Amino acid sequence: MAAIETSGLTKTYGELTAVDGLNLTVRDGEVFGFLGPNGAGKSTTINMLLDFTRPTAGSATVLGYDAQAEADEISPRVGVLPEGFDIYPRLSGRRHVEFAIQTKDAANDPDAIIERVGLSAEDAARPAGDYSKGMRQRLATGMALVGDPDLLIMDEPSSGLDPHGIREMQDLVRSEAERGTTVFFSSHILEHVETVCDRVGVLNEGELVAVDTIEGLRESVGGGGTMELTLADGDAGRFRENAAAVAGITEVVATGRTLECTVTDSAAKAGAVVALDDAGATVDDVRIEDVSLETLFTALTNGDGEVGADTAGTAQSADATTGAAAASSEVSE
Ligand SMILES: Nc1ncnc2c1ncn2[C@@H]1O[C@H](COP(=O)(O)OP(=O)(O)OP(=O)(O)O)[C@@H](O)[C@H]1O
Repeated sequence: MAAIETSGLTKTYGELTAVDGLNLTVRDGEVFGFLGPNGAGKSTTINMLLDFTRPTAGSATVLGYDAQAEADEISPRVGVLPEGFDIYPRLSGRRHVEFAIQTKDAANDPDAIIERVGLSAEDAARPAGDYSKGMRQRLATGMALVGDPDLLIMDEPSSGLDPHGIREMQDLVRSEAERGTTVFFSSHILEHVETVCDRVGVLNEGELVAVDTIEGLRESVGGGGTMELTLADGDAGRFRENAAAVAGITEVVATGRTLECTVTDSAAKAGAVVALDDAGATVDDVRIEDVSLETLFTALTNGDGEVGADTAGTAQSADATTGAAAASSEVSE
């Protein structure tokens, strides 16, 4: 059974089609990133899954239940982190969690939930009105975890968090997935999605333009980027042909001790290191620049998204044997 399945799901507001014939399957147990620029229709989709908004056409099932006709079956099994979560300013964080436990008739220990989302006991005792945005987000996440949901739906969960908080959120999403929870989260920050998701769906102007792994998406827009190999030997030019002969490498430029390779298949990265080693070269360093997620996103959405101007990938030193490196990027608000 799929955790989420939509069929021709559509929502129009007057002339505007916010979600346009969405056919989406989120598998049981996966972490699925729902990506798209501002206004793409992510929240509208989530609202239809939760029966906060009625579709104009099409249908959806959540955990096998019809999202509209059987919404009462869905809500106890789903934890929701809504976009723009409202707090009760005078109530403590702990009271919020206790309230969620009572409302869901759940058996959770509030202190365990508070610890799981990285709030200290002292913070939990303070009025939530005094919380920073990041602390509110943690609290909202804790409330979503009450009742140990089978499906966690998170609308922009990293919103308001600092880099440390984002990493904690990613760890939390992963550990929830390891407990068997399906996680569906929306984001316009591609880097957050890459770290944590099994697959992503890219939404643009209400239409699903791609569903794949990030790696799969990269391949679909032309592969793996560039790789710079620094050799111990003085003249890299002697080994140019060895690198160029590797399948998946389309171009090699030799300058001094370095070979700069254009890579169209990520498997070629390790292949090049092996080929050079076989040819007697000593590879001192490997720097990989993946196709940036920003470039990827622009290619998929034909530049319609509000994508930042800097489309360069972030080069990182990588282990020569794994050849793995991640590009980092962010879609601007
Ligand atoms: N109640 C509404 N009435 C009219 N238009 C709406 C309503 N809700 C959403 N829209 C429009 O539908 C489109 C999709 O909005 P939605 O909030 O789903 O996008 P989103 O992808 O979640 O964006 P963001 O990343 O900014 O939250 C937007 O053009 C928005 O203005």
